[in-house]
Amino acid sequence: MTEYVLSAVGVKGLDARLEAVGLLDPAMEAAGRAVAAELLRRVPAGARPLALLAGPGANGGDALVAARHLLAVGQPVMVLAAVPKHELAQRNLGRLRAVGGKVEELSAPAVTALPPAAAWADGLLGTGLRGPLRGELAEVVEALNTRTAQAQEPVLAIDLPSGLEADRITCPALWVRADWTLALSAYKPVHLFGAAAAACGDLSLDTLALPLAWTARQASAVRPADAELGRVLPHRRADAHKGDAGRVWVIGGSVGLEGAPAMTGVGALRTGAGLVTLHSVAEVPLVTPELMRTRHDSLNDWLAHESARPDALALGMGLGAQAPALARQVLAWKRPSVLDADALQPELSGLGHAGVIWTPHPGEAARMLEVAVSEVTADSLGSAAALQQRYGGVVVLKGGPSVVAWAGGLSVSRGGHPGMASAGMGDTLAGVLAALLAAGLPTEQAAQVGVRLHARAGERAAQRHGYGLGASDVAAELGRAWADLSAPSG
Ligand SMILES: NC(=O)C1=CN([C@@H]2O[C@H](COP(=O)(O)OP(=O)(O)OC[C@H]3O[C@@H](n4cnc5c(N)ncnc54)[C@H](OP(=O)(O)O)[C@@H]3O)[C@@H](O)[C@H]2O)[C@@H](O)CC1
Ligand SMILES: Nc1ncnc2c1ncn2[C@@H]1O[C@H](COP(=O)(O)OP(=O)(O)O)[C@@H](O)[C@H]1O
Repeated sequence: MTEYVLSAVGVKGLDARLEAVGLLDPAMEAAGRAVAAELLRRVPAGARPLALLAGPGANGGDALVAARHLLAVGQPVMVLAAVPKHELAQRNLGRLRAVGGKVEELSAPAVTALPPAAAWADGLLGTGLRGPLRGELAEVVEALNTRTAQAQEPVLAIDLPSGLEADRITCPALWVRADWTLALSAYKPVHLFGAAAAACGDLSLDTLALPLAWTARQASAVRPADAELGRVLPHRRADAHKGDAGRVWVIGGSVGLEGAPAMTGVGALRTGAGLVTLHSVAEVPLVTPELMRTRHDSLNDWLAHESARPDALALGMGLGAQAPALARQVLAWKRPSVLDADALQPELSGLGHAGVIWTPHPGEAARMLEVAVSEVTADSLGSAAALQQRYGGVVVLKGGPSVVAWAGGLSVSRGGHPGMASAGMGDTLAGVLAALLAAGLPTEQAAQVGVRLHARAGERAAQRHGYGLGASDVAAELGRAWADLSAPSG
């Protein structure tokens, strides 16, 4: 199923719509039930009670609903709650008391004094938090962190760890040290990017059975499922010949950077390209005999006089300073193209056409947008959208996770592995994307499925190589990754 990414504003919009039709109460009920189920799933049944903390807003309301559902199945609970400010939190405090739930006043000393707990649920603050934690809630969080660290009691964050902000990917001075997070209705940027994503611990999602179209309308990005992506992968007829399978040109390499285009070529071959030719001024190593290599004295002269055209090309990997001028020439061909590495330059702004995929990592994206790298990473979604608007075509802003931007929207990739942070990984991706373009996939589909294929191959290769993962190891897994997407297990 497609998952969505909501900003704090998107959550508010969704809440307003639910409230208008009387569905906010059922949504909170679904949230609390999901929290209870998550706790029961993660914590082995035992004699110790579960401790739940409820803040003043709807996040606290979720904790109060969860406590009621836990009591209903005979699980003992200890509940500390702030005075509710949200009407539904107030109502659910009443409902909890009505079924015999005991609730004590929330304070830092109360957190410290509570008897041993099997686990804690943090319902102090969710998407409504603004700025650093203040007042009594700051003291409560400090007491909780100290106690749970000392007693080794695990913590489940409801929606997001209190103290983190939904749209921010950095961690402030103080936040709840969560072991697990249950995201509600949709992911927020905090769950997916940067240090904040790591601070969420082991992440799961419950969509609260909300109308998917409503969530989609408020979403800033989609997170497609493997099954959806697998459906767009090209199928080859039984009588296909190599010309049908796509001719890819790889234009890159220079003295000292001869390996980059070779890795792109292997990426294209392993993604099914029928004929892959490497064009370079350098002596590109023959990493596999299936690759064809043509050495040129001047790529500029060659391109100026070349009348043949590939089905798709990838340009820029290890190419050096001449890359933007060469990119201008191939952009004028209006052929499906992947522009990577040295071709990712501000002077090409506005030149992208519908068949182009730009593939910057955050450093290259910063150069293209003429901002600091930290500005790019602070807002991957916004940066990818800005790049797309400025450069045209489709943008893959690479990272863990990567973001794909096209004229109509944004998509966040799943999976991958930190071992993929190694040289040559992006070169391989450029080849994957070029092969999918050469097979005739529409640009935005090629970008989304190609990024996921590469990430899936990385996951597989990491099982064997861990952090010692190399780009060639990933390329070797592309075939099995393709099979995984074509027949996903879940
Ligand atoms: N559609 C969905 O996804 C659904 C989401 N649901 C749930 O709703 C949650 C969002 O609830 P929410 O909007 O009531 O906000 P919430 O996080 O409880 O905080 C509000 C309180 O925080 C306070 N406060 C703010 N900043 C502070 C600070 N720095 N330091 C200290 N206090 C601070 C603020 O105080 P005030 O500024 O008003 O004085 C106010 O009292 C969401 O995360 C999910 O769990 C489900 O129930 C239903 C469907
Ligand atoms: N931590 C990570 N998790 C998942 N994927 C990652 C991670 N780090 C890097 N990658 C992926 O590896 C590739 C690295 O690309 P890039 O930085 O251009 O490498 P290079 O320039 O060395 O070829 C990208 O596709 C990126 O999405």
